[in-house]
Amino acid sequence: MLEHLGEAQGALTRLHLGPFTPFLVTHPEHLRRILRTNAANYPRGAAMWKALSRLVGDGIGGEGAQWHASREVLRGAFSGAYLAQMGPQMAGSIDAAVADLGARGGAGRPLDASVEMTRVVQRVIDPVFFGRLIPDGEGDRLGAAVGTAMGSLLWRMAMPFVPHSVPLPGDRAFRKATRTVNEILRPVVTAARNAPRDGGDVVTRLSNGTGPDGAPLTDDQVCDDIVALFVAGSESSAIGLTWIWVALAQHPDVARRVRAEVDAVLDGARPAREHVRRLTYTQQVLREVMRVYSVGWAVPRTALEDDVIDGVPIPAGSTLAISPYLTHRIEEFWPDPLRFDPARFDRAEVQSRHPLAYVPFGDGVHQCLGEAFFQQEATLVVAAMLSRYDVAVAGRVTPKLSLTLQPQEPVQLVVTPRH
Ligand code: HEM
Repeated sequence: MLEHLGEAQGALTRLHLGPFTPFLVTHPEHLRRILRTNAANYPRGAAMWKALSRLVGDGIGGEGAQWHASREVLRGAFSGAYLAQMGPQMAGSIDAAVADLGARGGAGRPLDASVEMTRVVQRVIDPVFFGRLIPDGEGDRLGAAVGTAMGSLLWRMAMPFVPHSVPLPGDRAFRKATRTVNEILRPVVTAARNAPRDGGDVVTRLSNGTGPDGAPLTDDQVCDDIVALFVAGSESSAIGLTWIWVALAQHPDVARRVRAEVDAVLDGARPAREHVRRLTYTQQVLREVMRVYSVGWAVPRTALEDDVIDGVPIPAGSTLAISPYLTHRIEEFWPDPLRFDPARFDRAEVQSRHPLAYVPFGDGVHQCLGEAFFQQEATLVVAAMLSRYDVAVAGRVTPKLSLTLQPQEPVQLVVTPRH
């Protein structure tokens, strides 16, 4: 369906999906109006966000004063300075997770890439989110419960007009999963509150943080924001990492060049943060992967008041679906858009391109907090994997649209130790 919609090549189009008639927005100049110059008129608020707020509250996953307060508190946890401070821990966790992955995939046994990449991501976020406050293994259990709760909201997202008094499939699973989430998170938040510390981790920052009225965030708000970060950061990263292996398998010449760069830069050492900056081609490849496989393929907004964009009237109350996936396929900005070409991210190319032609992490006030985090994490994962293994993908992989752009069938990774 998406490839078909791509024929619009940036034109603002109204979709007719039964009773649901959102505007599809892809042209960078239209994005500029919605995400930057008239952003106040286009808050979150569409059906997806409303359903999601049952899980993530109205902090960082929401809109308005509470969102703003949460964003201010969390900004530090994703700053360059904190990423640098966390660098050794992140690199160490990734390398250890990648070594374990190899042990499971010995003797050519295929591994499910998204399961493996989720394991890696979980190991990385545990210290960043929780410091040392969460018991071993509970981070995995929390991630699984949040995943289940998200999955069980799909019906509510698809049928936002059904009142909550009317049961829908998924409601029971949702309640059970959110009970588990609370069971795990409450003691962690209580522990952080009872023994205040200076840690830079997310739980400590939120527990010490204040809301729009200057009062400390409540336990509910702290828990909501942690869950929101799980939702925003963990599945998207794991899927993004999974697509990297698909792209490298489909482009062996690119894969060879990435591996040569990793070998030259690491020079026999284990991957560390100081290598990331020097892995320039690898980083270009990651950007191209995020262009072609835009995990957050659609980002909804709602118009508060009537507006006109490029001559098209947008009535108040309309839903607008921004689609980074389609923006990344507009010929005017991406010649031969289906060709996988990391050179699109050479410095000169980037500087001459429209600044909103590349938006895998959104733009404007809600721009992804975790973009630099992901770029660092993904570069280290690629370096750790390719320095240890020859990596192959068995079978063909096609994309499928869910809330995120996912592989239709499990991606089978085959890893063979190099030495
Ligand atoms: C492949 C990886 C990722 C992709 C494709 C991605 C994509 C996005 C996009 C498109 C948005 C904008 C949503 C909007 O405009 O409403 C967003 C927001 C956000 N992302 Fe990411 N993200 C990724 C990884 C992460 C990670 C690793 C974290 C944190 C651990 C994170 C945290 C967030 C947060 C907190 C927001 C909401 C920001 C706000 O509303 O102020 N993301 N992300």
